[in-house]
Amino acid sequence: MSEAISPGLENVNIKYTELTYIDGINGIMRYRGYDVNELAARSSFEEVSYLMLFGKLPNYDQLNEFKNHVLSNMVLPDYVLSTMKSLPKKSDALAIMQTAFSALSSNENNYQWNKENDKKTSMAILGQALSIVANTYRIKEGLDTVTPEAHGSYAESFLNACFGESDKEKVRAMDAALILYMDHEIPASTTAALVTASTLSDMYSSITSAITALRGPLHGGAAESAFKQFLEIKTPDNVDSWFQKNIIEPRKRLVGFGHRVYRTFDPRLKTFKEYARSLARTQEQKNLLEIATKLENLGVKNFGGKGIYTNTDFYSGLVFNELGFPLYMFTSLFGLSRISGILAHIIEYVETQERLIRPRAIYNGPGSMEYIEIEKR
Ligand SMILES: CC(=O)SCCNC(=O)CCNC(=O)[C@H](O)C(C)(C)COP(=O)(O)OP(=O)(O)OC[C@H]1O[C@@H](n2cnc3c(N)ncnc32)[C@H](O)[C@@H]1OP(=O)(O)O
Ligand SMILES: O=C([O-])CC(=O)C(=O)O
Repeated sequence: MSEAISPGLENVNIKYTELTYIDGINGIMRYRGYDVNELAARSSFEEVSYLMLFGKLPNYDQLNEFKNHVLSNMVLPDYVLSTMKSLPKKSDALAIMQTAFSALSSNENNYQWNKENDKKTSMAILGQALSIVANTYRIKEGLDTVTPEAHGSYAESFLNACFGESDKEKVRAMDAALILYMDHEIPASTTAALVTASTLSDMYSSITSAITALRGPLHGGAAESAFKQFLEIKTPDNVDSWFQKNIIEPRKRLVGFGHRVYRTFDPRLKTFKEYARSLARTQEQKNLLEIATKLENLGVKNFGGKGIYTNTDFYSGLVFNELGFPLYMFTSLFGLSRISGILAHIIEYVETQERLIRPRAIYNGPGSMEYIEIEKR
């Protein structure tokens, strides 16, 4: 009898965590005990990042000190900006982000993991990430690169660095999106970072690993693919026929549906849906929202019985679009949000239970083979 493997590492636990709790049956998700939608409604990205990195919500002094440190780190070295700019204009936005982090890792020789260094480096990475993602947008749009200025909040500084301005409701929505996507226990991207950190490599390399894994359409790239479905459908009247022809008949997957952990609606949807509705200002945005709502109902009707429900990426793209971002930026926005969570996980892992992550594979190839010289093959 063959030994058991766990394809996709399903149900394999590789760490303890005090960070994110997910109840996939009842659709509950909390950061250090706080409901994620309540945090998205009442808190800010910097407060929740502090919570994840340092264990509790900050008071005013702690928050201001943290925010000042983070936002004072938005200056990117010239070689990073010029590396980003040197990539072909049509480069994938996430590839630009991963290249920028990889370039920053060139400064890290023999990184020493300890509380002091980890704290300092995390705050630097959060500031640099803002600048990297904002400048990715600017480079792709053919705009000059900038050193972002510190405005009221992380979200506001980011939107201003991209667009030169922002309104209050959009800042609030950006903040909520950054919080909702901040962490999700250990999905593929965070696991990739953990594997790298478990070798005691540096934080920048760990973040680079995570970003490369985030890119795929089964994970972070799904918001973009979900939105493309809405664009392809064009009008709400086409939803039924599109669904039949593109999903049911070819037995294809509906993007923005299904999840490794949830067997019900992804709890983060609640806030994303609210913003998708309140920010839909143009006819085009309202049309896309109507398409999404109709498609979601069909998806639930057809797949809900199998425990396949809407995931957060189904609606987040609508919000990103309403904030003014082009499709190609969606995965990078997810990546920007996720940095704090990844940092918190790798620090938690290295500080509390460091062990090299090295699973096994069960060999099922041929037995001992006799070598054949090339002329005789
Ligand atoms: C933020 C995020 O990363 S959320 C995830 C975003 N990704 C997507 O939306 C892409 C579409 N979804 C999927 O491909 C999957 O649901 C994943 C990759 C997210 C999770 O996949 P897994 O846990 O590995 O589930 P798996 O691939 O084994 O599928 C189990 C069953 O559900 C079906 N299924 C899973 N997702 C979908 C879907 N979106 N549409 C239709 N059927 C689906 C599979 O066909 C399979 O059916 P079967 O048992 O009859 O063969
Ligand atoms: O948990 C997962 O596998 C994917 C996900 O929803 C996330 O990373 O936010």
